[in-house]
Amino acid sequence: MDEKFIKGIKIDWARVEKSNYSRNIPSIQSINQLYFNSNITFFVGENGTGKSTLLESIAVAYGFNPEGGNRNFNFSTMDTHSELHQAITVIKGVSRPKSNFFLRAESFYNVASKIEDYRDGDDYSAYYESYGGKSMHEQSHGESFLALIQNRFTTKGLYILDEPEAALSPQRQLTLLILIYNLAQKGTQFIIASHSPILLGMPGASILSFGDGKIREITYEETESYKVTELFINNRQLLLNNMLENE
Ligand SMILES: Nc1ncnc2c1ncn2[C@@H]1O[C@H](COP(=O)(O)OP(=O)(O)OP(=O)(O)O)[C@@H](O)[C@H]1O
Repeated sequence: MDEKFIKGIKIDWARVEKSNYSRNIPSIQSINQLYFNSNITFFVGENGTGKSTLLESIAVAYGFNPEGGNRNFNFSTMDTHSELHQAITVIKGVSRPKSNFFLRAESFYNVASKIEDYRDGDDYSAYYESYGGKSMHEQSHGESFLALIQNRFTTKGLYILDEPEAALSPQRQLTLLILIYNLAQKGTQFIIASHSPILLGMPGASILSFGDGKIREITYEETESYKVTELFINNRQLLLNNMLENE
């Protein structure tokens, strides 16, 4: 098994201010350390259970800009991130990733704008070639998101993704699943927060649940995303009758 670029993290809670909101998130509060055993790790759990907070803190502790981009991106349009990153030590593997990116669906527009700013004087068409042949802003949200991943993500890279499914159709989520799977087979590491019952079905991935006030490994079939989707598809009429009657 190949070594991970981020083998794990340690949190020194003494370095987190008493007033910081991350102290009120039970799942994150419950850990002092966390290890990544697979090339693909998913963070799953109900809304508000702390996935984005931990993901972003790991990304920032590693050196990424909190809004996303690669480690050279340095801009800010908002200041809502927690200070948890200051207390996180990233346990790095021996080798360094060939490329890296932190992608958040919610601030992708700003990252796309920065990609244009960082063109560095290259001819537009040559530059856009590596982002799918067009300006990110001239593609749909889903198209540009996928173009970035298809064109910039490499083998032996490190990618931290927050809800990458947000802009993608189920079909494109399958495309993304294949892309991620193939890159992971070639030594790329992914840490991904997701609710997608499609992406979470990734073979060989480790799934960390943030529910019940702790962080623990669960199977695909134990995820709420799988359970609720399966229940809904197989019992749609019955469920709808019950739910709508009780309104
Ligand atoms: N900037 C902030 N200031 C104060 N509290 C915050 C801030 N950002 C998030 N929180 C709170 O921290 C908790 C965890 O939020 P977080 O965004 O990490 O959840 P999540 O699991 O990623 O949710 P989702 O699935 O909806 O993306 C929530 O209760 C949220 O209200």
